[in-house]
Amino acid sequence: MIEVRNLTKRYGGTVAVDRLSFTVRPGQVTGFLGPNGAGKSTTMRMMLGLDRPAEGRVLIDGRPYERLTEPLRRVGALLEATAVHRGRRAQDHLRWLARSNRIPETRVREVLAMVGLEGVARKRVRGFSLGMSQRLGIAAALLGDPPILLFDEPLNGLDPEGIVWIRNLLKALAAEGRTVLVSSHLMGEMALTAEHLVVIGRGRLLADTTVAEFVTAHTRSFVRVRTPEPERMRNAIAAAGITVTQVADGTLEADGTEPATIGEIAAAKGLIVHEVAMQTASLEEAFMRLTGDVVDYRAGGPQW
Ligand SMILES: Nc1ncnc2c1ncn2[C@@H]1O[C@H](COP(=O)(O)OP(=O)(O)OP(=O)(O)O)[C@@H](O)[C@H]1O
Repeated sequence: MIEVRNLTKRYGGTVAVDRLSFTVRPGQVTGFLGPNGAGKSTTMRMMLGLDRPAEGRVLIDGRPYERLTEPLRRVGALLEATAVHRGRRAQDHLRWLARSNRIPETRVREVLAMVGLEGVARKRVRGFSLGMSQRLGIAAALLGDPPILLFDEPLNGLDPEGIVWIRNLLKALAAEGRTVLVSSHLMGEMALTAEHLVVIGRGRLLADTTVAEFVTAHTRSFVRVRTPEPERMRNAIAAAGITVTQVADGTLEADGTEPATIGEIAAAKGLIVHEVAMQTASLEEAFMRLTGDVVDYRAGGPQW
């Protein structure tokens, strides 16, 4: 478990993290979301004792990171995938990390195999692609078999196969009962991977909820009905006390109901239906709606 309590960090006049409090629980993947510059990386660095908070604190299973003995066995982290000595061989980098935390050397081979890098174990990191560096960073995070894992943008540079691999890996780690916190801007992936979300904007907490509740709370979902008899259908749905609007010729939108209810209303009135479908919004739409006011960096010029 990771407990963030009243965490604040300032860089000169910039408040990067602003009285932030939330708890990351084990057994599920928690997505850590926020627009560019929201304070995600800064928060993760403070979790790992790499940055000192101005106020507040982070507890890792009840203790500050600095007080953990053999911290790689408690928390594994992927922060900057490229933060590895470029001249080192992949396996030497991991051996060095393992030694510092009394992790047996056999584990190095294991984690290299887990991330698919066993074939390049003796290659120098300098020649690695971004995706390979990312995999090496993940191997380092897994080295101590830790119960808590932090991943900052782990999908950067990964090909589609790598993205699916990460998705399954994160879910598997959480299913084993680990605490998994992952930041990403790829909302489609987060929707598939995370169960819980912590969303921040300008350093402040905007949401701490399940993915499903987050999408429901910040978007509209409705039943779309296509029929050659829109007038009669609309009257029938409205008569059942359901709010319904006609959006185009033959297309209606009914709020706060389900396709089965609409189907039953249509059948009772003998109305023809061409389509009855639940329309739910995406995590991306919910995220954009919630964070629209706290985006610091937005492209100018024409809207693409
Ligand atoms: N070392 C630093 N010195 C000065 N300002 C910093 C430093 N690190 C971060 N900041 C500032 O703190 C704020 C939060 O940055 P941070 O990198 O934590 O955001 P983020 O949510 O991780 O962003 P992104 O999604 O773009 O990676 C930003 O305004 C950033 O400019």
